[in-house]
Amino acid sequence: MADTQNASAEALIKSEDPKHPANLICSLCRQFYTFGWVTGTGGGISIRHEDHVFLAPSGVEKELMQPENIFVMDWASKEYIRRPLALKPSACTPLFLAAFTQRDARACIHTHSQWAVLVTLLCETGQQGPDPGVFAMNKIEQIKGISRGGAGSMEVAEGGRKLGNLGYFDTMQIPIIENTAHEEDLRESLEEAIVKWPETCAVLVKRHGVYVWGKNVTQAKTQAESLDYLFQLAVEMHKLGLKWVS
Ligand SMILES: CSCCC(=O)C(=O)COP(=O)(O)O
Ligand SMILES: [Zn+2]
Repeated sequence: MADTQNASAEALIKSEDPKHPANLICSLCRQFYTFGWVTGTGGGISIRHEDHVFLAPSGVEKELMQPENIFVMDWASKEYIRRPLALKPSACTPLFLAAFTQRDARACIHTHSQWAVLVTLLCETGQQGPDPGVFAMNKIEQIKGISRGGAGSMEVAEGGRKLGNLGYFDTMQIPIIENTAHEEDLRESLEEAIVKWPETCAVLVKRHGVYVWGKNVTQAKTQAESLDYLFQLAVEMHKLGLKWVS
C-alpha cells in the first residue's frame, strides 16, 4: 500500500481506547521521554497485536507522535498495510521483529537511557567482571522484576529449564553487543545474542542503549523500568567501589 488513503488501513489506528496499540505507543513514548529514554528522536517501542505490528516512524520526536503517524505491518507477510506519507518506519524495526519472532514477544522497547550506556562503558573496563560482553548482577531485590526466558510465561520450559522471574540469589545476566553505524545493522548480533542467552529478556548495545521485550506491553515496560533502576544502581555502586555480583 503506497499511502494512507485506504479507509480500512485508517481504521487500524483509530480508536477511543487508550490501550489500543496506536494510542499506547504515543502515550508511552511521552512517558519514556520524561525518563530520558527517547531523547532526541532515539529509542521507541513497537507492539505486536493480533495479526499486526505497530511501529513508530524514524527520526521523529517520539514524544510528539500521534496515532496518524503510526505504521502498521501485517505480521504474516511482513508487508506494510498502513504507511504514513513522507515518513519512514523506525530503523529499529528489524530488531523489534527479532524479539517478536525469536521470543514470541508482543512488545519491545528500545531506550537510549544514559544508565544503560554507562553500564556498557563500565563493563568495557573489565573492573566489574572478567567478561566485558555481559552485565551481571545479583542480591538486589529489583532483580525479581526480571523474567527468565524473556517473553515465556510457562513456569518450566522444554528440557526442564526453570522459567518465571529471577530470584534474589539468581545472577541476572544481560548480554552486550557492539554498536554499528546504522541501527538496522544490529540485527544479526542481536539475533545471535538472543540465541546464545536463552534466559535474557534484554540486550544492551555498547555506547548506545538497550532493547527489552516482554510477553505483553506491561511486562516489557516493567522490565525496562526494573533494568533502568538496576543500571543506575550499578553506576552508583561502581562510584562507591562496590561490586555488582557477590
Ligand atoms: C539520535 S537517534 C539515532 C538512531 C537510533 O539509535 C534510534 O534508536 C532511533 O531510530 P528511529 O529510526 O526509530 O528514529
Ligand atoms: Zn537506538
